[in-house]
Amino acid sequence: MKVLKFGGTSVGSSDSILKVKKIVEEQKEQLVVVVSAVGGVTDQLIKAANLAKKGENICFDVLSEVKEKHYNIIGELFPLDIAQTIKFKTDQLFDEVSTIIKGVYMLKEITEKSEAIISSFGERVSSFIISQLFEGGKLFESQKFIKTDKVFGKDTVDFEETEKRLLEVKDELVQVNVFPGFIACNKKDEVTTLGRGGSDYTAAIIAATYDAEVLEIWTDVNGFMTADPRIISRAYCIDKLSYSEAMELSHFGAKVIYPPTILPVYKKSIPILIKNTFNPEAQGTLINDEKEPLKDKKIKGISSIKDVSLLTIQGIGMIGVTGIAMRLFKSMAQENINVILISQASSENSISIVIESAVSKKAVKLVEKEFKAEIALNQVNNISVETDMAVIAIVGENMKHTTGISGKLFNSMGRNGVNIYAIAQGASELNISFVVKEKDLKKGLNTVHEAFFLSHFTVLNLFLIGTGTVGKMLIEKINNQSEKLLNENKLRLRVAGITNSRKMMLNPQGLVVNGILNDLMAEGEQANLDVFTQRVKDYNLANSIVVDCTANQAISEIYQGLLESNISVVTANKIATSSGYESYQKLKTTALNKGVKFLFETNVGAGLPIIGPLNNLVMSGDKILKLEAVLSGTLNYIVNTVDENKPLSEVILEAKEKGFSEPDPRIDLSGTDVVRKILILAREAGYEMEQSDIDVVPFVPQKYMDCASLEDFMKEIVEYDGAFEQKRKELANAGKKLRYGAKLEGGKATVGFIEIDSKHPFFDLEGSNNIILINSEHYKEHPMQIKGYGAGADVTAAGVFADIIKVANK
Ligand SMILES: NC(=O)C1=CN([C@@H]2O[C@H](COP(=O)(O)OP(=O)(O)OC[C@H]3O[C@@H](n4cnc5c(N)ncnc54)[C@H](OP(=O)(O)O)[C@@H]3O)[C@@H](O)[C@H]2O)C=CC1
Ligand SMILES: N[C@@H](CC=O)C(=O)O
Repeated sequence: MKVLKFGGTSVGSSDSILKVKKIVEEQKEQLVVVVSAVGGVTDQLIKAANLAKKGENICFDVLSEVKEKHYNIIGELFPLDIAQTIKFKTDQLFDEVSTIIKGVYMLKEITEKSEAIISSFGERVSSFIISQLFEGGKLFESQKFIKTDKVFGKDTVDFEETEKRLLEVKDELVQVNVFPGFIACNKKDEVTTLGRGGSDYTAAIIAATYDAEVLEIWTDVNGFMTADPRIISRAYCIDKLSYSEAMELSHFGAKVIYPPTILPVYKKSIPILIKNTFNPEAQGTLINDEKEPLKDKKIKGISSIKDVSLLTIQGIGMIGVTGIAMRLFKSMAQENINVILISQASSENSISIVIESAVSKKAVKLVEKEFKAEIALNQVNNISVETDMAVIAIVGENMKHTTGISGKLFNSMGRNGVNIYAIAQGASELNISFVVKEKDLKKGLNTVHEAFFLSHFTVLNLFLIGTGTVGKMLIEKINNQSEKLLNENKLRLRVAGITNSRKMMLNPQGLVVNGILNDLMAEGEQANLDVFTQRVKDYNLANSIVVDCTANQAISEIYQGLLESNISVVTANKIATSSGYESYQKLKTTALNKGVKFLFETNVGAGLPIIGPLNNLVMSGDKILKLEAVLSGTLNYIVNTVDENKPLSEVILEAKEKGFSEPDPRIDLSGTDVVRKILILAREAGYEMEQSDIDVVPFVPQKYMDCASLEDFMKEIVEYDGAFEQKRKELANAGKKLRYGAKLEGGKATVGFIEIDSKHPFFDLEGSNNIILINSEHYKEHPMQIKGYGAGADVTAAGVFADIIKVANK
């Protein structure tokens, strides 16, 4: 035999009831079908009862709505003649409840008995209607079999009597036997109810009594999910759980079953199968007591509860005093306040409990009252309550005796800036629960889910600033590489925001990358850096990365706040790293302390790996003695391209068009770009330096730099074409070349021209290439040499892309 229970949504309309019919008719085994009331009906009945109690005659309208709802369902399910007969019988049931509601209305008073009759009425009607669907089906009135007794003022199932009565009719069972859920009767044969999760309970009691092979709970979800799918879009259905795991997950918010109701089947080891009425093909979740191999998933699911508060009682006078915890919990119990989580450090200096926020004020008053004497004596000095909190719990039997689970859990929280207020783990090691701010719940859940369920798959949430030469190429790379990254590196790049100086567009669910620039300009809102930054922070997404592909000062000023909010920064913009040493150092320290990344490899040499190898040398204990380099793609392109037919002014424009120069090429031609680069390298090599410490000879005379605009500059610089060509020719005649170099030696940096002959390692440096020679303690005689393309949209975007990927390497 199988017991199938269908919940309110499964019997919520004629369409869904037809699905139930199909599911039932497809079964070969003998069945007990337990049904809830039609979705929403129990609430309506309780509403009608409450209105009647207040003497409000709209209670009868509410009852009429309920009747109408059932009439519609009957009309849609059955042919006219049969429908008439069913309606007639249903009318009799409605007359019964209508009489009771009238009585309540007249007396403006409701008894426990009438309340039970009214609230369980929905199951009586739904079970009657559904029993008529099956040929030869039989309706059993649960109240005749499920017996309750008052235990401490609460209707509690009398298992002995219930079992006896159910077994008495076992031989009368047919193929399809319908029982209303939730409803029961006491010793005086007065109607009672089984409380929350009542229909599950009815089904579990019947399954246990008849030793059913399985209890199937048919609901509107595919089963237990790894996390709440409304919060974690990538949550998936768990195929197997142990009873304890299912109970833990349910306890912590997964509303698939109500834990106490499964006890009868748990005791008899009857498996429970959670199935979806609206997607019966889905495998569902099987709950039984089979142990899963230890190597299998340690964590089965993540649950969460929100709208809770953290109450903490603290005082030196609590240390070593017995009875403090007992008094705290007693004070909560007195007012039926449910304690969701308890945490106490071994110092005994404080105890924290989590309770529903709705009762937090009351709870504080109760604790203050209980510890009045201790407060007066300063033995208890603080009773605090943190509201807007949430509890996250990870659940899994195989966590037991497995090291590293909590390490991984809390490490992932820390890296994403999720502060943990309290932790609880029972000795059963089945559940680790911790308290976070409710605003961090989504991020926390995402982070845990990623860490334990999708560790083969990391999502990086990107916020792109700048859609110019480099930014545009980066978007192209993201678009082209995404699939490969997902398949080969298990990395998903999600662009959650994009802005340039004109428009911005954000969506925490991710934007469509293909055509994103057109969408930005067509549908984006007006750009506003403050709003953009605030939204990035407010979304609070795990693995958030802001990528700066601008040359803008204001953007560089948002990095500190972002890093402080646990958001990584990847930047091609050199302003932050080459501004004041203190702020540069602060950015790096903040990133380190917050466990996020601040990466700027493209600041020197574009796509060439220079900062990374330099860092590696320094970290390995090497000392950088000397750096000699050509660090400007633009200026190297100019010295390599200018000749008698191609004047300087023309080549400057060409370098800009080729994407080598800064947005304003004067930054290159003044030497500033190279100054910034050698400064960054000097700092990364361990020297505390400022831009003003660097001697610089500009690439073109200073007077041109003083032009009011770039346009003026381009006009004026033409007059310098001749002198520049003259110098180049003289050097060429002497077998020499001009390079614009940078040098760091003995803590002193210089930037300017160097004239070199063919023996010099920079002599053959072609096009826009860069070169750097690193002399260190380990590379003394033969310097480390890094050489290659030093500018250009493609290589720079590739460098930025590589930095983004590095963020995933934790
Ligand atoms: N080219 C290269 O070889 C290399 C470049 N870099 C660096 O890359 C950075 C970008 O260079 P490049 O792509 O050539 O520059 P572009 O001038 O082509 O693009 C700059 C982008 O920044 C946007 N922008 C400017 N101000 C703001 C603001 N306040 N808010 C939002 N967006 C803003 C611009 O918006 P809008 O489109 O509206 O104007 C534009 O999209 C520079 O810092 C450069 O030094 C680093 C290494 C090599
Ligand atoms: N303008 C720079 C680009 C990279 O930083 C250069 O020309 O090297």
